[in-house]
Amino acid sequence: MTNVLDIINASVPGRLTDVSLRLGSGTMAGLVGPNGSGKSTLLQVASGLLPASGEVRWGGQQLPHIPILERGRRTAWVPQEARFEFGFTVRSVVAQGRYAHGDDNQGVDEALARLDLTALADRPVNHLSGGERQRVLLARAIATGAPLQLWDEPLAALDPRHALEILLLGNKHTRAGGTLLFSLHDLRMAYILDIVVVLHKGRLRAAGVPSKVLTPDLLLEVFGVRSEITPSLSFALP
Ligand SMILES: Nc1ncnc2c1ncn2[C@@H]1O[C@H](COP(=O)(O)OP(=O)(O)OP(=O)(O)O)[C@@H](O)[C@H]1O
Repeated sequence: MTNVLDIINASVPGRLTDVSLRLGSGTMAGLVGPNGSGKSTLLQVASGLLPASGEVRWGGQQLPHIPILERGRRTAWVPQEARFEFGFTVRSVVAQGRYAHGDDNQGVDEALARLDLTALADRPVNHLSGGERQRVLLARAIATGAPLQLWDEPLAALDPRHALEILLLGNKHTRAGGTLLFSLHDLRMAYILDIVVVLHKGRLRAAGVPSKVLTPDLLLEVFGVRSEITPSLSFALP
């Protein structure tokens, strides 16, 4: 079966070295690694935002051969920092996710509701809290309807309930056949992932099922911590 995402021997000088990664449909993959290990770089390479040597393919097609608008329909990117220069309304920023679909506004209200933003829809985005701005970017990504979702630290600014909702949203997306690759620091959330990808000093150190990959030896070597992974996110939505 054709992979949704193929990264083949990707390198970015000083940032990423010879990384290869393949993800199929229906996969929820988490990207972990210490600060500066290359997570954002890899996500930017995967999304086509950052040129790299090697190759990136979406659905088996080499990225340079995919027209820009088509890319916007197939992939959504959520940056690490939710900063907005202008005071566009929340609704209009989420609706930007439909640009590659001719600004049809389809699914915008649903994305607002899914990210708990309906009550904020008419507020200017530059008057929101950090976590609210993060949810606006996620809503815009969801509104694209793109099967390949690439999110850079989507949980970093979120409170426990919203973080859990995002994980469930990602889970729903992948159970419906989509693919999600996102970076995270809280390894306690790894239990929900199908695959965990570990970067260390710009290189891919390991990739696979979390329970097999996140061993105490690897955690000590890569993160310099003595630890043990147990399913620990013990709260749930009411
Ligand atoms: N714009 C840039 N130009 C040059 N080097 C960069 C740039 N952005 C990041 N780097 C370097 O590339 C390496 C990987 O950075 P990257 O942001 O991908 O790491 P990360 O794993 O996402 O880190 P964090 O967990 O801190 O977000 C680091 O050494 C960093 O200093």
